[in-house]
Amino acid sequence: MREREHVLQLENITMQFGGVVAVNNLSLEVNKGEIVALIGPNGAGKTTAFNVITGVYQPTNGQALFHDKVYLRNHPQGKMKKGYKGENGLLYTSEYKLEGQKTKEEEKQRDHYVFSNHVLAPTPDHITKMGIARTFQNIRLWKSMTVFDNVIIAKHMRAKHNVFSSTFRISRKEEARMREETEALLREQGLWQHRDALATGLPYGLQRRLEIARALATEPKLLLLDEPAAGMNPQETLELADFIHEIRDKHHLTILLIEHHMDLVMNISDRIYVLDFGSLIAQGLPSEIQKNQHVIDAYLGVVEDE
Ligand SMILES: Nc1ncnc2c1ncn2[C@@H]1O[C@H](COP(=O)(O)OP(=O)(O)OP(=O)(O)O)[C@@H](O)[C@H]1O
Repeated sequence: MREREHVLQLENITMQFGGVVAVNNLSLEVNKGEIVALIGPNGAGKTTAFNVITGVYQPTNGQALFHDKVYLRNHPQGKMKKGYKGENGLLYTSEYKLEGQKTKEEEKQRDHYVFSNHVLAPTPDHITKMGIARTFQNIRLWKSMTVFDNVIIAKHMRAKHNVFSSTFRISRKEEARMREETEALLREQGLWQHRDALATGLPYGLQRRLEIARALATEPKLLLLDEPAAGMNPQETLELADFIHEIRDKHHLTILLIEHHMDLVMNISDRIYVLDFGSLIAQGLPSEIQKNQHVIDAYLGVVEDE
C-alpha cells in the first residue's frame, strides 16, 4: 500500500476564549486526496478549529503542520498561563519534562514537540499563500464587486506580491494569464454569464459557487468547506456531493469539511472526526461513525436535516 501523504495535521490544539475552552486538545490528520468531515453538535468547536487552521485565531496551545512542516504553534502564555483549562499546557515549552525512564520513541516525540517556547503565528494571508483556502458558513463575498472581480482579486492574493503592488505593477502577460484563469474558473462554475453582476445580486446557490470559485482562485492544496450544503434543498445537496468530488479531482485537492447534513457527510467522506464540547469523541470511517453509540448519543440521535 502507498504511504499516506499528510497534508494537514493538528496536534493538541486548544483554543480558549476567556474561560471557555472551545477546542480542547484536538489532534487530527488529513491526507492527500482525502475528503474528511468534521462533525458535531452546535457549539462543538468546528468553526473555531477552522479559524485556527486558517490563522484567524492563534490557538492557546498546540501546533499544526502543513505538508509535514510546522506552520503554527503556541503555548499558554501571560495571563493564560494561570487560567489555562486545556490539556498539555507545557508540551510546547521548555518546561515540559518526561517523567521516568525515556524510551527512544519518547525522546523523539519530545523533540518533535518542544521548540524552547518558540511561537509561530502566521497571518491568514500567509496561510492562503501556503495553499489553504476556505469558504464560510455564512457566505462572505466582496459584495460591492462584480463576480469577475471577486475571483481575479483572489488570484492577485495568490501572486507573490501583495494586492496593491500587483494591481499596479504586474506585467501585461501575467494580468492576461490571470484573466484567462479567472474566465476558466467562472465557466467551470457556471458563472461566466454572470461575470458583470454584483456578487450580492446572485441567487444564493450561485453565491456559494462563487465563494468556491474564489477559494479555488488562490490555487489551494487544501480546501476547507464550512457547511457547504447550508440552505440547500435535498436535490441540491445530492448534486453537491458530485460537485465536491469533481473539484477534488480536477484541482487535485484535499478537502476538510464541516457539515450537518448527515446523508452528504456519510456519502462523500473518506473519514470522519466527531467533536463534542470541544473534544474529539470519535474518529473513523463513515460506517464506523454511524454505529458509534457515543456519537449517536451526543449527536446523530438528535441531528435534524436542515
Ligand atoms: N470569538 C469567540 N469568543 C468567545 N467564544 C467563542 C468565540 N468563537 C466561538 N466561541 C465559543 O466557542 C464554542 C464553539 O463555537 P464554534 O462556533 O466553533 O462551534 P461550531 O461547532 O462551529 O458550532 P455550529 O455548528 O453551531 O457552527 C461555542 O461555545 C462558542 O460560543
